Amino acid sequence: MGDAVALIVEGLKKSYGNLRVLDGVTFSVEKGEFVCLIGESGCGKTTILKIIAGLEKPDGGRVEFAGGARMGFVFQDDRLLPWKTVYGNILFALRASGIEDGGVVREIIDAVGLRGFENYYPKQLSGGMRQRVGIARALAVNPDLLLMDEPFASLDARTRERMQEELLRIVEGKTVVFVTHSIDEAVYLADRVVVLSPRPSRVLRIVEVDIEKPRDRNSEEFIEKRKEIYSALKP
Ligand SMILES: Nc1ncnc2c1ncn2[C@@H]1O[C@H](COP(=O)(O)OP(=O)(O)OP(=O)(O)O)[C@@H](O)[C@H]1O
Repeated sequence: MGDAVALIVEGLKKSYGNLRVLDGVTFSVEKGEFVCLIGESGCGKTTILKIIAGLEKPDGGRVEFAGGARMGFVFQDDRLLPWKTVYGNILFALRASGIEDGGVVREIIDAVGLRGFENYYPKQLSGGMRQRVGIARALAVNPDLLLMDEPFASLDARTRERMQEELLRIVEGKTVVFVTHSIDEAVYLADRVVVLSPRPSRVLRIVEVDIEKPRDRNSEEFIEKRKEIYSALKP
């Protein structure tokens, strides 16, 4: 594995009973790279993330990490502890990795723009704010790899765009694998987009998004890239 490579996913196969989900999925991620996985609902995107995270075992293929393999996971639903405050939820995640430092919690709260909301409970927060806590919690372990499973799927369009902008700022320089079925979201966020076929899924194409960030969704190059991914999804 070269120095620049953070993660190799090779020939993943997975079935649930008779349902073939992954049919030899191969891609790699470089250190500091933001990679989006895109494919239609049910094609196995979450399954790929779970296998990378070690939460599921593949039937075939392998996953290899360079150096550290500390992972942060951000889920589609926020999965916060309802009886803990913003501060408490993040401290809880930190403790799980052996760190007990209120200063670190406050730094992370600042990074995700939640200063002033430390003592709020999840039910007192908007959907976007809850997802920020989810991101903060994942960052608390200082992950080498951040795995994100459609974290903004339930947000309204404008909040979603704002969270995408902020996410890029928050995770700058980190290695990220981000699952989405929004072409627009993938083109906005990704350095490279892994386009998956319908189930049983394999990689149809890997599209490089060589547009400088922050990106203008109305620019010609952005619209071109969207078309390219759209046609890759519908071969
Ligand atoms: N534990 C499980 N047992 C049985 N079937 C499962 C299990 N987990 C996932 N599946 C099936 O595997 C397929 C792929 O699921 P997965 O959640 O990975 O898809 P996805 O691409 O993430 O979908 P979506 O975009 O809708 O979230 C689906 O048909 C799902 O029903």
